[in-house]
Amino acid sequence: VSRFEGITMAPPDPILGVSEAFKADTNELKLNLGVGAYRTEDLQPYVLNVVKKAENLMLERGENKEYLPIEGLAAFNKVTAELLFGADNPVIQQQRVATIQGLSGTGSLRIAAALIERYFPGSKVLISSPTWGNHKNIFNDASVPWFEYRYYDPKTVGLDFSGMIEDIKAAPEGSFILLHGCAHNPTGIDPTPEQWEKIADVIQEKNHIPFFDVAYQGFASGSLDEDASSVRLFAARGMELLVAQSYSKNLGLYGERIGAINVLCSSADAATRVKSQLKRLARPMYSNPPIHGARIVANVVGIPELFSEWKEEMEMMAGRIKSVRQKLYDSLSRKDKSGKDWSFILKQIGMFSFTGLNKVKSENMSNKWHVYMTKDGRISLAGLSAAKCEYLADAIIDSYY
Ligand SMILES: Cc1ncc(COP(=O)(O)O)c(CN[C@@](C)(CC(=O)O)C(=O)O)c1O
Repeated sequence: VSRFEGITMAPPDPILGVSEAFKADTNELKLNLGVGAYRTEDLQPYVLNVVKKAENLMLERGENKEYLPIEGLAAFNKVTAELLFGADNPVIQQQRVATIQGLSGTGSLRIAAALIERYFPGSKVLISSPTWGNHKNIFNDASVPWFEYRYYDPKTVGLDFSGMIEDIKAAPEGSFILLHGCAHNPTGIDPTPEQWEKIADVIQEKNHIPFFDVAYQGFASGSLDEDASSVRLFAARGMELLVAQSYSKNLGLYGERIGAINVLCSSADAATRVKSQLKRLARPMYSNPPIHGARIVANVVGIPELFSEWKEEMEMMAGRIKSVRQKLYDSLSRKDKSGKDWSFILKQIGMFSFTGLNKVKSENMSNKWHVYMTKDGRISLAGLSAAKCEYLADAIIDSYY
């Protein structure tokens, strides 16, 4: 008797499945605005110059490929925590951050979820509505209960701040609050600095635990420090918190699977003990993380001229996305005679724009216009060239009404 016969077909992933549909489309007008992966003006994937330089260095050194320790490359773990909090942050000097290298952002979120499941049984994680499609999968598979806090307000195409605060306030004491450090996915709507202060207030009042997902540091505004300001604000208040990091977007290391989980504790001793338990969770899951990309990060950050060139390249990538955002807005405003206000597109930050196109309309985008996007109405501006903005504006207007 066959044991696998009974296994049913899984549905395509809401985000990565869009790329599969895009690849299957033979129309040369096709545009992939699904997965959040940076493309150049020629719509080609981009390997940063500093990555190539670091790899040449590494090749010359002829390093071996021995296992990394469970916690990953020490030099990487050092620089990733310093990039996040700032090298001169007291939490770094006081050694209160437990950092281990994770399998990019996803794997780091998953390790954090496993820590929550093991040490905070019954605690819930609050996630924004909407949020990155894979968050629910990660917590479901880690058997961590979650529920949503209001975030996106379709009426204002902005942040439902009062709803967010109300829901965080109403959550059981000691809940984990998952927050996008910058460049909220999928909405592109971030709280203002004043709103971050209020979010920190309510989290402190309720003894909740902030849990940041930082997948776009430096890629959203172009500045590593600016994009980390929400995390640093909470750290400066003396709060314990978790932060998952990813180098997929800001260093273009998508397929190298490089990230980290950081747990800011109240003492160095606690951080040591937390790190030991993070290792115990990682060992049976994947044993130890990939070495190549970790060395790239350690070299890029550790070598001053590479680090400053990286910052220039991040500003270039963020700048290109800002300019196509502007061009798309200009095309839409000029072409749409209905008088609709499209300025929400300019107010959004990072890789994505939340267009307000629903599932049916997004299907019209792909079926009729060969523009591929996620069904929740998100488009990745990273996949858009200035030359294609007119075409995209036509597609959006045709699908919107
Ligand atoms: C908020 C957020 N967290 C974590 C990740 C995980 O990225 P990593 O595992 O590659 O480090 C992504 C990537 N989200 C992408 C860019 C790709 C994806 O869905 O995996 C997206 O299109 O939303 C993300 O947007």
